Amino acid sequence: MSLSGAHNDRGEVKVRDSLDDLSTELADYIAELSEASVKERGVFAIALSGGSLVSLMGKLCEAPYNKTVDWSKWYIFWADERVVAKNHTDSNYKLAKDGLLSKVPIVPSHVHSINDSVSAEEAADEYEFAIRQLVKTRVVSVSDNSDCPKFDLILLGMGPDGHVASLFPNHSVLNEKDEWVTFITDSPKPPPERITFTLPVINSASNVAVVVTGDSKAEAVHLAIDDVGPDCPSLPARMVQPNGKLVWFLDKPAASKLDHPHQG
Ligand SMILES: O=C(O)[C@H](O)[C@@H](O)[C@H](O)[C@H](O)COP(=O)(O)O
Repeated sequence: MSLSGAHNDRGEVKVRDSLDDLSTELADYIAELSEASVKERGVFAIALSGGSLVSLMGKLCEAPYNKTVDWSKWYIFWADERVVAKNHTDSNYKLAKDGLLSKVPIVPSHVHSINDSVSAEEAADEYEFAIRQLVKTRVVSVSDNSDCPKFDLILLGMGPDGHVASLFPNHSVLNEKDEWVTFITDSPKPPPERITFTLPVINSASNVAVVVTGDSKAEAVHLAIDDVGPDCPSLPARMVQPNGKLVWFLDKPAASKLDHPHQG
């Protein structure tokens, strides 16, 4: 079921009763996008976030997905990453490696993580350079109406404050229009130093999925999705308005404050 907000289409909203059902729905969605992208351009360029997202992707490591997905065509990126050692418990790379990349036959050289031995600013610059190289080789497509990279899928979580990736409310990086990858050193969510995709990159994706669970996010989900009028706070999640398709994957608690009951 698609929901149209007053300002623009806020995407398709899928609500599932249990985390198990939500994980199955998410696995089906990702597997279908992977198949379509591999068929269309021979690769699937996917960007991950941190937090609970990877655990909610766990079904992909099980039958039938672990056998039906063409993992050799996957190229892995991060929509944001903490500037810590890759073996640190705070690392989104470690989270994905432990929860997904070590369980399915991803080609190691297709995994593009940050350089964890430099400053946040250098890590952001190097990451952007690496993505620029992969746009040249068409591993990552280019946007139809800018030189921005067009990822096949960007998977986002969302915080209770409406942040996505490492784009936090009222932070100056929300205004970054030229860089593809930027950095922060004052994250309100620890650890403080992170790199992050900027909004132009997120919004040039072919597909964006925001995966949100728990009643602590219900107010932010309402403010991000519903038509809350002109005084709506500028939530980063509401600034996710991709040229491609936007889908919200919610459990019942996270959807509990939405204006419209959803079973789509
Ligand atoms: O590196 C990060 O911290 C994440 O990318 C961040 O954007 C996360 O997705 C949200 O904070 C939601 O996290 P939870 O799903 O764990 O609440």
